[in-house]
Amino acid sequence: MRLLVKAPAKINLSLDVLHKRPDGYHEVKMVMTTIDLADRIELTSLPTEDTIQIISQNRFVPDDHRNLAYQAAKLLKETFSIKKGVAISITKHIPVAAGLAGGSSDAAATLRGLNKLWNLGLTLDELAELGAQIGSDVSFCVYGGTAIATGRGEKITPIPSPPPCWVVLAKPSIGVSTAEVYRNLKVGEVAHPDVDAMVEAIRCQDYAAICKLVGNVLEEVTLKKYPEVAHIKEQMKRFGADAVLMSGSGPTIFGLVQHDSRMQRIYNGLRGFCEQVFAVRLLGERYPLD
Ligand SMILES: C[C@@](CO)(OP(=O)(O)O)[C@H](O)COP(=O)(O)OP(=O)(O)OC[C@H]1O[C@@H](n2ccc(N)nc2=O)[C@H](O)[C@@H]1O
Ligand SMILES: Nc1ncnc2c1ncn2[C@@H]1O[C@H](COP(=O)(O)OP(=O)(O)O)[C@@H](O)[C@H]1O
Repeated sequence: MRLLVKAPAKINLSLDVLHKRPDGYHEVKMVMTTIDLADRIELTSLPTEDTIQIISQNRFVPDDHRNLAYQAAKLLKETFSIKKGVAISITKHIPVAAGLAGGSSDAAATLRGLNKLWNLGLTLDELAELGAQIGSDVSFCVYGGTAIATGRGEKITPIPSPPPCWVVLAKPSIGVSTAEVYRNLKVGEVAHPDVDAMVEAIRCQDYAAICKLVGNVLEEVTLKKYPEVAHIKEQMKRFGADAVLMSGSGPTIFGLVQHDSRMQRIYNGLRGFCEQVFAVRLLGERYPLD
């Protein structure tokens, strides 16, 4: 049997870090939303019970136990004593190590897909709880849509989606380490975004307020280390985006814009000097169980 699952990227509209925890993680408060830029995951049942095979043409994607989709399959196999194997073919569209949760979304899509392929009958809440064992962003990716994420990112409260708009993304050709960005953050010395006000603006469908309130406490850390990221941010502003922010730990910069012609101008302008540029829509509500 074979199953196709979509694994969409996320952006952080607001990302605050409250403090460092005794377990080494940081307590966060974020607003995350999925966008229409997605990897495609194809799951094929294998008769050989101990095999988890990863297939990907992307040279940056590990094809062994380091792959988060592999870890998702292994977790389900071990937790539920599954005596079947699976081939996981990953067609990457989300740039790797970009702050867009590509690997986490592949893992979440694998959890959702294998739940169906192996008839496990798990709820999204149960899949999200399992996902948290793989990575902090996996729980959100299990649900998709728009949500407040707290704890180390794994506690998810759904909220309505923001009003429709374009999201233009530009990823400079560097990869950043999430762990290093968190390590270099000085929580007491940076400007903190107002996450509650962002949630309120989304509930009110107030696009202008959303644009004013975007903020990411990790941005300063990455921009300081990589001036090319700061340059892309400046250019995106100059080309006329309504709001411009770095996603997650970076280095991807996204711009929000409502008018088609302005989106096209920003996209064309950035393509002049940045290799990976995308213009996609915000996705709507959470998706149902695949
Ligand atoms: C920054 C964010 C924002 O959405 O996204 P990305 O930039 O990765 O997309 C996330 O917090 C990233 O989540 P994720 O990439 O799943 O992180 P994990 O694999 O759990 O952790 C990687 C490392 O980041 C640090 N980490 C992560 C989450 C957290 N709340 N505090 C931390 O200090 C830890 O050092 C950890 O070892
Ligand atoms: N399925 C996957 N797709 C992409 N990267 C993966 C995957 N599984 C593991 N990784 C590893 O995870 C790291 C972070 O990748 P990714 O999830 O794309 O970034 P981010 O956490 O910044 O959103 C990569 O350097 C890569 O080696």
